[in-house]
Amino acid sequence: MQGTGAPAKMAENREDLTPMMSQYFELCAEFDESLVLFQVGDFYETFCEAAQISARLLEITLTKREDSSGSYPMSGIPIDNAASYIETLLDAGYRVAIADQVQDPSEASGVVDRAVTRVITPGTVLDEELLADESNNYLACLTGPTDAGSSTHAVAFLDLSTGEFRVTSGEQTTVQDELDRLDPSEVITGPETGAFTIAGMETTFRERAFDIGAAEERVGAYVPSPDAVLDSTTECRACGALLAYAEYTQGETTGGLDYITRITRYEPAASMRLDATALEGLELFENRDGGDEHTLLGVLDETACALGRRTLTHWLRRPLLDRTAIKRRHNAVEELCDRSLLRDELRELLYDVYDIERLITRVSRGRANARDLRSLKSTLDVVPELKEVLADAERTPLVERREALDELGDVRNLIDRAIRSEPPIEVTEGDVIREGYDEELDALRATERDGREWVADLEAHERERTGIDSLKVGYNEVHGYYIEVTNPNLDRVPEEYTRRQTLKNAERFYTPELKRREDEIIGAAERADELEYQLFTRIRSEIAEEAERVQHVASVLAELDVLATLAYVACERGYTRPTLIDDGTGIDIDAGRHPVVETTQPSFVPNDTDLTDERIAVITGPNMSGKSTYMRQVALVVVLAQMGSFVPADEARLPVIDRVFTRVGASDDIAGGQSTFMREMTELSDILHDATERSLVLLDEVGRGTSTADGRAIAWAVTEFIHDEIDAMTLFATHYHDLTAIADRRSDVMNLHFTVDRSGEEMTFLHTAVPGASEASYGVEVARLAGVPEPVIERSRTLLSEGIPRSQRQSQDTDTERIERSNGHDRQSTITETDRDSPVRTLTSSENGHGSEETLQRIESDIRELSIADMTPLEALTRLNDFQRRIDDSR
Ligand SMILES: Nc1ncnc2c1ncn2[C@@H]1O[C@H](COP(=O)(O)OP(=O)(O)OP(=O)(O)O)[C@@H](O)[C@H]1O
Repeated sequence: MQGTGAPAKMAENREDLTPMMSQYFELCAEFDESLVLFQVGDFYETFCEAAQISARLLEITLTKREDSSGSYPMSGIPIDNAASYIETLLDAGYRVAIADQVQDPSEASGVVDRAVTRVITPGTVLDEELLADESNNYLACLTGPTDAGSSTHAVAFLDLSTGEFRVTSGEQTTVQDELDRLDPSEVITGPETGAFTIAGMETTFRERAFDIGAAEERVGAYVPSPDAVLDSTTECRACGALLAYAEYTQGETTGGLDYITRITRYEPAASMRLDATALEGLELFENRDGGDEHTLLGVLDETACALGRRTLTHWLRRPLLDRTAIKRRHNAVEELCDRSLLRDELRELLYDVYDIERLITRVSRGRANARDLRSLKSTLDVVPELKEVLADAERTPLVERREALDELGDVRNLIDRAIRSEPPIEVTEGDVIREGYDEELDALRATERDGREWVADLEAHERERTGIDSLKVGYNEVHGYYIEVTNPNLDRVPEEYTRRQTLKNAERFYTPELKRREDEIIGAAERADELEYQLFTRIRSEIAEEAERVQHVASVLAELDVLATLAYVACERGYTRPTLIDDGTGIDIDAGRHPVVETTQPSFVPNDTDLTDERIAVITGPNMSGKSTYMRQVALVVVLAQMGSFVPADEARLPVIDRVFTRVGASDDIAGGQSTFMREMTELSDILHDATERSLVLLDEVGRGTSTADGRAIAWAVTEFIHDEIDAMTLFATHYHDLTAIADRRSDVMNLHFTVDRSGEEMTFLHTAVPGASEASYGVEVARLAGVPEPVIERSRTLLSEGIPRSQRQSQDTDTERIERSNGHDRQSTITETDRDSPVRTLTSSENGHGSEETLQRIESDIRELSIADMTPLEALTRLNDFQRRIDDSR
């Protein structure tokens, strides 16, 4: 995130700047991390570099401002539709400071006072137009250990639009997972947070914001006893720096964001761990193209209101580990599944619920208008109805939520008594406050009304008095009330008429009484508008005092929406209640389905999963046969069950899983500069270090990124290690068919394969998982289906049956080849040999004495200099080929 700083050109002319330019310069210098938008009347202006940047990015005209001190580039945007321009500046990586006029220009003696009222950044936007959608917009702040003895890191995060504020701490990897899970719009980092991976996130570096003393004071301004909530100084410092930044961007002082009413501390260990790779691999929130279609959230999101939508996301992000809590959610979903009338009534009412979390934030920030207050009222009206609908709910969670619902009768009555039912958007122009709410206002409005009635009667009265039938009484903005008499009748005009305006065919007059009435009407109307505004802001502040209660109602409504949604989805899609079984027992699913693929695949084939006896399944089958889908579906069933949902299966008996690991699909981490294989191995290493017997591990074609021999060796060793050392429930899809032999050697490993119907030339995928290993990989068949030319297919078939011709250069078997050609006999020992004998030695020894000694030495030294860890498999192969050629040439 960047700013433009104080304009250099103005710095040169500092002494000669006009007062307004001097003000601009000072604000730019003070908010040098931002691009300052400077209000001049109805426009936000920028000057010098900022003007050039704005003109280019926003495609607006670059003009210039000339005054006694010089000429400065200038560009401006209309305030009325500034939002889309600001969004473009944010997207381009600028932090935007809004310098508003904070004084009525008519009251200013010199230059109008201006102040930065807020700084807008991706993590701190509050404007409705700038918040991308209804989902949470998090600002996060990281801290690390400050003394050598500690390794505790913390992350605090805040959604400024709703006031949600949470904090947690732990080892760096745990905190990293939390950060990835949240996917914040902006992250505040500091000197101690270098270990985190924040590539791809908007960051704001703060050098000195992490002082513990300042943090304690600031956090204390929001929660009465921070020590009772927070676990460590590391957490407190994260919260303090986060609040400091939030206040800074909102133009507030310590404690000024009073709708932030609580900080929730949570233990990451209380929910299933899902790291960035798992979130990505399982496509919970984003599909592989980064879109939100065909994701688990997409399937589940049948919520009725924005409150529910955010909570659903939150639940999905954090599947629970606590059995009792999971069962409570299942109980509620079950009741709402069984009682469709109750569910439908509940959902119907929830459709009328506004986003009162964001609304109360606007109330608190003094940005809500009268319509917002009416929306709050109409949402609160739903509460008693909801309680009635839930009156005969039986299961604890629903009963508890019914009882937790505060009807907020006081707030509802206040709004109802005070605010008109259909108020205008503007709150300064009257028509906001109901009659009967305030005596003074009623008296003013009565005076105004009486005056207008008198004027309305005046026409008839004066016509009669003067006998001029065409006499008219009217009003215009410039001249006020008038009596209009056409030219032919002017001779009948009474004496006390005073001329006000001459038109072509008529004259306009006023009388002393009309003037008096006019002053009275206008005076009363102006005072009434002012008074209405005062009353409105007072009411708004009174409601702001109740922010915490409103937030509480919002959270209960949100949970009810999620529970009703989960029940609705369960009924619509035929999900069943999972049974939680003891830890240590394996996953057992009858006729499980992939919740997302089944919505796009009309004839989805359900499959069983039984990891109760054998906890590791090696899954083979042709490409496209359904291996990945099957593995993911098991993980998604587990995630759904632990978030409180029913699951897409005929029956599911599930232990509580502590973590789902995925190593699914080899995608190059180009941005991170890692080769596919390196990334694959890093992820694998995490799995092998961190998985427990309560984890579910999905491995999809591990080893694909390297040579076949290495890949097989790694796959075999990994399977053994998981079996012998970890005992995690594991699904391992592979194209290495000989891996299936491991089932003969390890009791807890079984084989599954996906079947294909091959009648004649046609190949049909049955998508059915059956016990045992598949016979062939059908890779050539899939190549044919994909349109690979027939000669290539034919040649492949021949090579498959006759074997690949061996290189004439290779006079003796290398260990590598032995593995590739061995048919599953004693693979383990062969692999161990490979590990011992380096190919370098094989090459040099086999050619010793034949080639030029000098060339071989050079080749050897070249090989030694290779940085293998930095090479892609393709580079390695190319280099190997090159070495072979050089050895050949040297003969
Ligand atoms: N159980 C199923 N019922 C119906 N269609 C399915 C089923 N499983 C998978 N499919 C369909 O088959 C396609 C391929 O599935 P998937 O990607 O799981 O195959 P795969 O065996 O993992 O392939 P590869 O080895 O090439 O990665 C999916 O996109 C889906 O449309």
